[in-house]
Amino acid sequence: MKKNILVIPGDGIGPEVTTWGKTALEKIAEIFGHEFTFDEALMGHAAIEVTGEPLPDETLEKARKSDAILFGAIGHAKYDNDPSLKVRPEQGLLKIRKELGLFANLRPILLFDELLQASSIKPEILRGTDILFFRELTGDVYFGEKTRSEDRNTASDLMIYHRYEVERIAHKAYQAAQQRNKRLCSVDKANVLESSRLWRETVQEIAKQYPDVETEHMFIDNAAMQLIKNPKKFDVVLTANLFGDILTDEASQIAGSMGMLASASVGESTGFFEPIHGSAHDIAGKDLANPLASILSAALMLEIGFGLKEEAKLLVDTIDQVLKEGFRTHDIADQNTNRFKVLGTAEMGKLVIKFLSQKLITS
Ligand SMILES: NC(=O)c1ccc[n+]([C@@H]2O[C@H](COP(=O)([O-])OP(=O)(O)OC[C@H]3O[C@@H](n4cnc5c(N)ncnc54)[C@H](O)[C@@H]3O)[C@@H](O)[C@H]2O)c1
Ligand SMILES: CC(C)[C@H](C(=O)O)[C@@H](O)C(=O)O
Ligand SMILES: [Mg+2]
Repeated sequence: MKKNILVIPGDGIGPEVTTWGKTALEKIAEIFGHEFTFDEALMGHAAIEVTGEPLPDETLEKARKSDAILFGAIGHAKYDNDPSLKVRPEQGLLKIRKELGLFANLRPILLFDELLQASSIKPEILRGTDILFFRELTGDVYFGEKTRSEDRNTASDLMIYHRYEVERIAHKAYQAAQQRNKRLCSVDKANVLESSRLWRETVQEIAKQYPDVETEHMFIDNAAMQLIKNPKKFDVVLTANLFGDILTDEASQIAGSMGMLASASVGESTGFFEPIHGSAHDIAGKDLANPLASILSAALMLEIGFGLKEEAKLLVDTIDQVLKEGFRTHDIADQNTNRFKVLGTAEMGKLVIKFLSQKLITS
């Protein structure tokens, strides 16, 4: 299979981890005889420094022409510490999602048995958890009108949804639920918010077209609690942009770390694959970042973007093997024991590639 992949490393730990997602794709191409070609582009702070824009036109053009995008992360402490700055790295990410029509962000909570101990939640609560989040990605308070009064003392962000935006992601989530355990939990705040009442009313309508799927509606505050109390109760979770952003960072603790969760953003055109984590200023440049979320993002690209299930499974199985053999990055190692071989970002990346190469020899 021939594919043209755009790599956008971004800022902070973005480049450190994305290099391993890309190398994993190169190795998969070698093993299975695919022809993947790569191009690279700037976004976020890295792009602002060079062009003054968080999403240069050239990046958007390259993105539109590619078959898939592997993204790292954007963000820089400079902007986080100065809210008055008008041009911000995050604007690049939001714009590319909107421009490419990436309205559905799939965030699987993939729980490796080996990492049951890495979570702060008890293993018996976690074991068997398998959740797929559908986070709406191009609407909500993220894209509604923003205002600031002249005296700067009042600000607002409009939380807005149109019925069609809820319908299209609801269909995707129901179709996924039909292929899984046939349970869908829609999370909103319909007891307070009008946009959530539209959300719930629309999901109730769509649910009638999927009678084989059991639907539950839950308020966001309760969902945040249930996710920790009994994560196994969830199968597909369908939710709005802001709620999905927050719930999935919370859910990363089910999988053991932010460094373990990948995502696929899909919709109208080219798929966009990225870890759920950010540029992590606290560990950037220290060889401490976990590259597995980027490699798992590459696996999602293979599976969801290109329909290459066997190739995706090989990546996931290889990560499983690495973990079974006791290798860990700092974020998933239990610091109180010496049971694990703790590796830096590059060592972990190289090890996954080495294990993949051994598959090449034995295949
Ligand atoms: N998709 C994105 O590009 C994205 C997502 C979230 C945050 N951000 C941006 O990133 C910057 C930092 O934000 P934040 O600190 O709130 O969130 P973050 O996700 O960058 O980091 C949160 C915590 O998780 C840890 N962590 C994250 N990824 C890790 C990895 N791969 N391995 C090990 N530990 C990891 C970090 O060290 C930190 O303690 C901000 O500028 C923010 O806007 C970008
Ligand atoms: C950086 C930010 C704009 C982004 C979001 O809120 O969507 C991030 O937190 C994410 O989860 O991808
Ligand atoms: Mg987030």
